[in-house]
Amino acid sequence: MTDRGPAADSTSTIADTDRHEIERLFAAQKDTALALRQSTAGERIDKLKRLRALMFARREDIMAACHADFAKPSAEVEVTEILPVVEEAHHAMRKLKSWMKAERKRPTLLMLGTSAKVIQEPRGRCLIISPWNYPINLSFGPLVSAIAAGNTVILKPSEMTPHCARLMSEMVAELFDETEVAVVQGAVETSQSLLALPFDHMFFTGSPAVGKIVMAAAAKHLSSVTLELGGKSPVIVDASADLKNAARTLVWGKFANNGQTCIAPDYVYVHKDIRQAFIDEALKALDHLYGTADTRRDNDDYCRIVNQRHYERIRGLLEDARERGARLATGDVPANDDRYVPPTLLTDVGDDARVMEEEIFGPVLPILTYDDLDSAIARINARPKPLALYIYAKDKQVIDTVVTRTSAGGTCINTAMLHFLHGQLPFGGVNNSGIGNSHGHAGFKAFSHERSVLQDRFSLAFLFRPPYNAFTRWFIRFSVRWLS
Ligand SMILES: NC(=O)c1ccc[n+]([C@@H]2O[C@H](COP(=O)([O-])OP(=O)(O)OC[C@H]3O[C@@H](n4cnc5c(N)ncnc54)[C@H](O)[C@@H]3O)[C@@H](O)[C@H]2O)c1
Repeated sequence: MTDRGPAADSTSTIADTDRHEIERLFAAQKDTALALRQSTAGERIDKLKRLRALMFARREDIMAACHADFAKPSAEVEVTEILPVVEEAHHAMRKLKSWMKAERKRPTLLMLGTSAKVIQEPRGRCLIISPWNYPINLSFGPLVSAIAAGNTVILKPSEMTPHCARLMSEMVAELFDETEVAVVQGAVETSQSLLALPFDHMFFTGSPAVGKIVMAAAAKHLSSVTLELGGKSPVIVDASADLKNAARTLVWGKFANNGQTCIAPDYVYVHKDIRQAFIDEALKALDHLYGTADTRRDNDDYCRIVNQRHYERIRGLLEDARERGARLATGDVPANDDRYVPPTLLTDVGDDARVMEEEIFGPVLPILTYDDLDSAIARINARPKPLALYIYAKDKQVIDTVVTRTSAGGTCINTAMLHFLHGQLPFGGVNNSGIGNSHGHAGFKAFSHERSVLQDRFSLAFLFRPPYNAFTRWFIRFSVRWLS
């Protein structure tokens, strides 16, 4: 596809859905949510099968929509939008029977004579609000988990990727009755109308700022929440690291999707002794992945910034950094033609630059240096807990030190971003970068309520109830002493 110039700005108007229509849909899902409590694994697997098949059947449409929204390269669409969703569905289909099984619990001493189990109950009516940066993946991925867990869903995709939002609306309508799964299109107003309703669960992916709005809205009805948020994900490149591997995987992690990835390496702390060698390797990795600097603009494998507002924001960050003494190791950023920002390595960045304050979410990689590991760890710990933290080192002690002395949603060692694709790993943030997890079993659990069920058979619980006579008093005191 050589036709550059995503159309997002010219067609990005999605009308907000009327509040009454939203309330009607929400009410219409009530009976289905109750009926789905009794749905079998086979029935749920069948729905996942149909969703997976439709992803494959509509893959050309998915590529076209992503290209129209932000010139996303077709190979990147297959790797980061289609593959993770079909893999999520495939994994859930294989594991669902065991995930749904009641878990028997042996009695503790006081509960001898009872039988107990934990059952996975569907949460009920669920809301999924998704961001624009992986519009299909981050909408249909959670949808797979919600269906696997037996829920109804209202899905609100981002208004900033309107072609993808419309396509998902069509695809969902092809598979589901609106009383089970419905897509509601719109922007902030629509989102707020949805958030006002007493959903059983709200699953939100987006910025920490909006995450706080979602949590406050959920608190009004005590809806449970999963918040998949963002932040600044740091990288430590130790002197013992394999620099070629570090450069190649970081350059891919940073510049895929034009840096508009929640777990993109946000900034790098490289040991001062290997700073120049790392920069040289990173420049080589850029040539390898995206061609030489003069040809990158026309490289079909390189995506664009989603809209003019974000383009101006990134340029603003670069100008501010430059004014404070930073250098662009990759050369100048050309004037705006189609919201192209080349892959940019920034050096000599001060901690006071704005690029070090906010999540960059664009193709700009600040490279900072450290002398001793303690100082790098202290600088990372001075910021809110990140969604991801990456470590490049051969020295095991360095790896262990960084892992145990920092906190992050997830961590990769000697690679970047792959933990997102591992279906057996819970994916999520911590505090400012998120609450709760998604993917695989963790995604199923996010959309399920763990319900304890206890049956009394011949327990001694009656001895704990009044009237308290001499014998029951003795028994209670004996129990306390025995367990103390
Ligand atoms: N943890 C993850 O899995 C993950 C994945 C992708 C993106 N993110 C994060 O998402 C952010 C980028 O995505 P974005 O710009 O679409 O995020 P965003 O928070 O601006 O928007 C996300 C969704 O919230 C809605 N929204 C926006 N403002 C709202 C408001 N005031 N009230 C109610 N709803 C509102 C939007 O319509 C959209 O559907 C980054 O911070 C990134 O790190 C996190």
